[in-house]
Order: sequence, then structure tokens, then C-alpha cells
Amino acid sequence: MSELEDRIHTVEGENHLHLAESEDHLHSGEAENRINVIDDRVRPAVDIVSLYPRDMNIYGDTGNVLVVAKRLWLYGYQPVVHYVNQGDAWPEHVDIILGGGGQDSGQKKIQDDLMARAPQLRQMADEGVPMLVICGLYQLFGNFFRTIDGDEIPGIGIFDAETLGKTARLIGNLVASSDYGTLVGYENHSGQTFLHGQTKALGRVTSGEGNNAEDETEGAQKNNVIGTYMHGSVLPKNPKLADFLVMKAVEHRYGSFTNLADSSMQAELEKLDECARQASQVAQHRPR
Ligand SMILES: NC(=O)CC[C@H](N)C(=O)O
Repeated sequence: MSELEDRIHTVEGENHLHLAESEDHLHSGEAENRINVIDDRVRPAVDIVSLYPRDMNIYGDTGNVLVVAKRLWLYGYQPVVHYVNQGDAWPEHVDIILGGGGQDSGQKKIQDDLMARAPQLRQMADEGVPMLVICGLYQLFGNFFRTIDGDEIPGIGIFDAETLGKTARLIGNLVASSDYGTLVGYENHSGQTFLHGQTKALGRVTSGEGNNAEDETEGAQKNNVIGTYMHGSVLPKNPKLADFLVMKAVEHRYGSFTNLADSSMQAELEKLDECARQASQVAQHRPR
């Protein structure tokens, strides 16, 4: 084993340890948690922001952070995860932002902080920073969410879209066709989102409801920002979508994406993709 391989191997052990420990940081309130300290001479760093993990993180959405970190690792990069809750400092480097869903009450807890960060987030979206926002946070990346109680939670308008709370909840497995293949996930929301203007949907629903009970659209995409109603978490079963985000994050940081994986990392990626393919097949045929 070369010195480099040896180092990557050793570092990988540490990385897993830190990833496992990182759950503790979700509620720690610390401004920033570097989950691992790795030799930057070996692996180029990519900085991930997990946005509002304390209040916006349901139905396994934190799994998206683990998938992006793992795939970056297997492509030969060094993932550095920063957990950013309300009031926390913004990291110096941000290459990708991942945020989950939440109850209406969670959305109210983050609304002021989100509005304060809105200009920065809009600028980053314009600059091509990849972002993935699920359900409750997706709704707040639109223009507003008017809840069933009549409260209006303002959004940051990255997507030209509005969300209206309805009495019927849309709950169950969700399948959509998209540029990233067949996407599978799980939806549970009372808000129904309607896209306006040139806003592009992420996909077309083939089973379930997606954005609303009317037009068969699911999610939205603008530049490299993706919003979706798919929990589950979505990325483990949808690796093409994960790779789109991973590659855009590397491109943002280094100008282009290069696969730095050695043969064992490549083999692990292929194994993961095969697991994802099988999981997706099963999920697609589950009743709603
Ligand atoms: N799953 C969610 O993130 C729910 C979002 C929002 N509170 C709704 O019910 O529409």
C-alpha cells in the first residue's frame, strides 16, 4: 500500500468516527462544527452547510447530509459539515447547502433567521451554489406559505412559487420522472405549492401528489437549487440527484469536477448505487 493510500485509509476510519459522532452536534447550538480534521494535502475540502438541523429535519432528512458527505469522500474529497441553526455564524467556505422539512411550528421558528440570510442565499443561488431543500424549507424558498390557520410565513423567493395550506394532507409514497431518472420519496404536507412564471418543476408525478393535488408537478429547480417534497431521505435512493449536487459543489469550489476515487472507492460507489437501485425498485412498487 502506498503512503497515500495508507493515509486515506487511516483518515477514512477517522471520518466515519466523526460522522457517527456528528449527530450529537445537531442540537448543540455551537456556531460551527467541523466534523473532521483531515490532511488537506491529501483530499481537497468541500464545505457542506446543513441548514437548520434542529428545527427543520424530519422523516430522515439529515440522511441527505450523510449521503453527500459519503459520496464526496468516495470521489476522493474531504467533506466538512457545518451545522447552522438560527443565529449561528456563516462558515467561511460554503459549497453546498442542504435543508430539511419541518412542522409549521418549526417553519415559524426559523423564519426571522431565514429572512436575515435571504440576500446571501439568493446571491449564492445566482452564483450556482447547489442547494437541496425539502418540503417545509422548499416552501420557504418560494414567495410565501399561507398556513391553514391563515398565518403567512414569508419566503425568500428563490423559486417563483406560492404555498397554500389545505385541509387535506398529502401523505404517502411519491414517484416522479425527472432529468435525474425516476425519483422516489415520501411526502407528508398540508401546504400545496404552485409554481409560477418560468419556474421549472423538478419532475412529473407518476404516483402520489407532489407539489399539489392538481397539476402533477413535483418540486422545482432554479440554477442548481432543487426543492422537493420528497423525504425519506431522498438522496440514498436517488444517487443521480445526489451526484448532480456533489459535482456542482466540487465545481463551485474547484472550477471543475474530477473523480479522484481509487479502485476500492469506485467499487464501494458501485455497490452503493446497486443498493440504491434495488431500494428504488422496491419503493416504486410500494402502495401509497
Ligand atoms: N413535511 C413537511 O416539511 C411539512 C411542511 C409543512 N409544515 C406542511 O405541512 O405543509
